[in-house]
Amino acid sequence: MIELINIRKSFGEKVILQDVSAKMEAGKTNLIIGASGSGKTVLMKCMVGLIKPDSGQILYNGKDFTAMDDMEKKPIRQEIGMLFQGSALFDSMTVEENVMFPLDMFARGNYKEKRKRMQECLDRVNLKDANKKYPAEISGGMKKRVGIARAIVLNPKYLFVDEPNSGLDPQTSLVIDKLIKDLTAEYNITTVVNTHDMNTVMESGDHIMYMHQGLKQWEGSNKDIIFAKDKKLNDFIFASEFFQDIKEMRQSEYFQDNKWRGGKQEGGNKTNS
Ligand SMILES: Nc1ncnc2c1ncn2[C@@H]1O[C@H](COP(=O)(O)OP(=O)(O)OP(=O)(O)O)[C@@H](O)[C@H]1O
Repeated sequence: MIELINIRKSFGEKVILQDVSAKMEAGKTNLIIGASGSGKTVLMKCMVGLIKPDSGQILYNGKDFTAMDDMEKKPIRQEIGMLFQGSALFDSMTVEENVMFPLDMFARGNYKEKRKRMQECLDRVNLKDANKKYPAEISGGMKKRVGIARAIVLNPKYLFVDEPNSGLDPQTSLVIDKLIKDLTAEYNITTVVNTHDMNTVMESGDHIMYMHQGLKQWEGSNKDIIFAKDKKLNDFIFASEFFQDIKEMRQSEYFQDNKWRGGKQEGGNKTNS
């Protein structure tokens, strides 16, 4: 589990994150959603140690990451897998070389064992007959699969994914979302995903945190979103009349089938109005 406690970050006069507190749970796909510029990427960079918060704490399984020096952070960094926007593959390396790279850099074991692990990961993301191809020769969805294989090759406890669906068609996006969700549950990973994608929110949002202008505005699950009363969240998620209608339809389905959770009518924990 990753716990954020009162994270603040400013660049010069500009306040980017204001007292953000949240928990990212193990075995769950924890989504951070919000408009462009709301601070999602800065928050993710704080979590992985690429940006130092001005104040607040980030706890990895209870250990204060923010208070550690670089040497102390190293074991936690080795448990982190990352998939950045655009997959960030090495263009001059083949698919298998891209996945071998973290193993060559950080893993123990001989060449044969490393190759076995590389192949296991490519098989797990269903990437067939692509080992010897270069990134320029494969589709966007395949690149994401390679990126995911590379991110999980060292058996991470924590997985950070920034905009997994950028540049993908809706169907391929769903496949990638399912893959991330399945891997998260299978290996009990604490996964954090930044996204704008409404399909991802509705399909994968075990735990969703909505950021608005550097504040945690709302948090809850994809089920809670159907009942959420927070106006800013609703304006963001159900921006069009079409989506407003869908929300109302889903609400009535839940009431009819008595599927709604624990008698709650207003989902999630509204934190700011
Ligand atoms: N290194 C930096 N120096 C100064 N300002 C920065 C820096 N990094 C981010 N910002 C600013 O912080 C704000 C939040 O940026 P961030 O990238 O976190 O937004 P976001 O919610 O991830 O947006 P998007 O969905 O478009 O990626 C923006 O106004 C951005 O310009």
